[in-house]
Amino acid sequence: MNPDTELAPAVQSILAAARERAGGEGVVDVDARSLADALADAEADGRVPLIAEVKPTSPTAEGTRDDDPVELARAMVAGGAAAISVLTEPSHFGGSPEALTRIREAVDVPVLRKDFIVDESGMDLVEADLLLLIVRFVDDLEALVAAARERGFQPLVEVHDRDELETALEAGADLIGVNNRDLATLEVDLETVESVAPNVPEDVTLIAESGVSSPGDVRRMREADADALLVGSAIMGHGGDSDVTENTRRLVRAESMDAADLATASATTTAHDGDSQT
Ligand SMILES: O=P(O)(O)OC[C@@H](O)[C@@H](O)c1c[nH]c2ccccc12
Repeated sequence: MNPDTELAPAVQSILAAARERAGGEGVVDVDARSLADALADAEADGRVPLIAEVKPTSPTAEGTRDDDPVELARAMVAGGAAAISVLTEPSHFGGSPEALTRIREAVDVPVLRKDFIVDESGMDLVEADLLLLIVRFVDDLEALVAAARERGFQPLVEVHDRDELETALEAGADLIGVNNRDLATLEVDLETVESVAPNVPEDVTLIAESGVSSPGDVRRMREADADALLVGSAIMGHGGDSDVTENTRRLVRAESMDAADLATASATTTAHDGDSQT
């Protein structure tokens, strides 16, 4: 792993907290819902394959959304989300493993556990269909990918540049998330996906993560060859009470819109920016 000194202070604090947290007791055995099937169903249905994220807050959010996580997840599925991502990190994102369990019981789409897993025992805290592993934060990625699969999880391996992509591919990842947010600076740049995507092999599922806020951004990521998108803030609308179903639908329909719809949706996005954030 790269040294912590290169990371934004908020990220260092998140990692320190992750290393302190207790893992699970025993080893989980998950009967996972297939992400590949869920993405294919969305495509067949004319929806942009979108993983919508229940993220009550974040170090870069301007507020907290403290609605019931189950209601938020249901609203996202009603808006056409192919899968749900749930932050389980408690001290910086307002998440909890219990919220994930409740959500997974309430919806029938695959559920991704979003957390900062640093060792095997961290995986055993709660069952989920997918588990995030961040290349930058783990020492032995190959061992963690194998450990995740042994438990039945579909590991989603997060990278930010071509070197990390190489590491992920060497570790056998077949589900790769390219994070547009740089964890060293917390800055978002959609060019990240555009520059890494050409090196992702065809048989690997590529997920564009972070910073997608408008139907135009969705199209841009799809044009860069993203198989699916992971969107949190633009759907959650932190600090406000915008309609999560509508926020989801607007992005899921980005490829079926005509020019007039697109102009209206972009205007809505702009109006939105006042009380939301990225
Ligand atoms: O809220 P955004 O910009 O739509 O981003 C969602 C997701 O990509 C982001 O929450 C994320 C990507 N990788 C992470 C790792 C840990 C915590 C959070 C994340």
